[in-house]
Amino acid sequence: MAKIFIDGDSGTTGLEIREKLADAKNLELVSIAPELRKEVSAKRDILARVDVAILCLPDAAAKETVALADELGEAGPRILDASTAHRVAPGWTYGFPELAPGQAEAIRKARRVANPGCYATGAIALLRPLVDAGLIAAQDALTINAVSGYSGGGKQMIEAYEKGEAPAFDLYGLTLEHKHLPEIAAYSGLAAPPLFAPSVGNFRQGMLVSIPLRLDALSARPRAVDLEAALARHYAGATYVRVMPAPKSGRLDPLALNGTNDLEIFVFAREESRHALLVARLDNLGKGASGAAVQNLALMLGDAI
Ligand SMILES: NC(=O)C1=CN([C@@H]2O[C@H](COP(=O)(O)OP(=O)(O)OC[C@H]3O[C@@H](n4cnc5c(N)ncnc54)[C@H](OP(=O)(O)O)[C@@H]3O)[C@@H](O)[C@H]2O)C=CC1
Ligand SMILES: CC(=O)N[C@@H](CCC(=O)OP(=O)(O)O)C(=O)O
Repeated sequence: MAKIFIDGDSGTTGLEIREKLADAKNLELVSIAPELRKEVSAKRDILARVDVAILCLPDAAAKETVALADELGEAGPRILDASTAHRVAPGWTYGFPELAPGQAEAIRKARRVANPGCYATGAIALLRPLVDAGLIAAQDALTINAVSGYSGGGKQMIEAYEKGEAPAFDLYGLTLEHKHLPEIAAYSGLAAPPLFAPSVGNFRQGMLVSIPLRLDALSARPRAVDLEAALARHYAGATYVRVMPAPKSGRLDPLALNGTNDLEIFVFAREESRHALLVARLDNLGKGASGAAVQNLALMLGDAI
């Protein structure tokens, strides 16, 4: 029976993971009394007793918990961190099992796994197979656009939207240095970070990440059908990631995968103008957060849950 501690289990991501694991077999959720949840000594005690700690905390608090676990050495728990703190840190394995051959196996064995960011999940899912296939070159200059449900902003943003105090649509990250850019740069295969323009809409959850491509501006000058075929080949054996036919309506609903751990990929194309648009659709709280965390935990526990 694996013992699991969710640090931050009353936050948006932590609550969802707790709910998803409530009926899981072969594991016991160990929790801290709510009034002690930020007490270092209580945390140290619980870390010494569990097999895996899942961190659903702000970055600074996640680093503190990792430091406590490190003090315990080999007797300490394995860690799955949902925060941004360790996604490109040395010694950590990036928790996107579909990234490349061998990644799921690396997560199975890792003592430290960083769960990817929601936008990064969509962007890397679109880019990495195309870079690996030589259809997008590392030095090609790309732009990523995205829209997220407001739950991506955690408790504070949820409250602002639900009180009616937030805009219906918000283009943000306009300093052009969003916190997901380092992991996108590290794992997409691109030589430099792309330009990233995220936005948030007045819906709780759901996400679209899109990458417009002028095919003749890419070094390999690929055809859109080749992009689609390479993506389909890469994800042929994947359980949660699928390449879908582009809908004839020419529209996509960002909410369609809510409540799932699925990610769908679409390649919209107009060969006459040599234009293509890659789109990833996911639930920002699913494959973008808690769904991915449960998928990674299952790998870490040898598919025992
Ligand atoms: N929302 C999302 O879509 C995603 C979020 N993430 C990441 O997950 C992490 C959590 O985000 P999210 O769930 O949205 O955030 P929330 O703000 O909803 O929740 C954070 C939780 O952490 C608790 N907390 C803060 N400091 C400590 C501490 N020292 N010890 C124990 N608990 C603490 C907070 O409690 P209190 O409120 O009482 O301070 C709160 O319950 C972040 O790092 C975020 O980047 C990852 C993927 C997606
Ligand atoms: C709408 C919104 O604010 N989204 C968050 C990202 C949420 C997410 O998944 O990212 P982390 O896992 O890195 O927290 C943001 O842009 O900062």
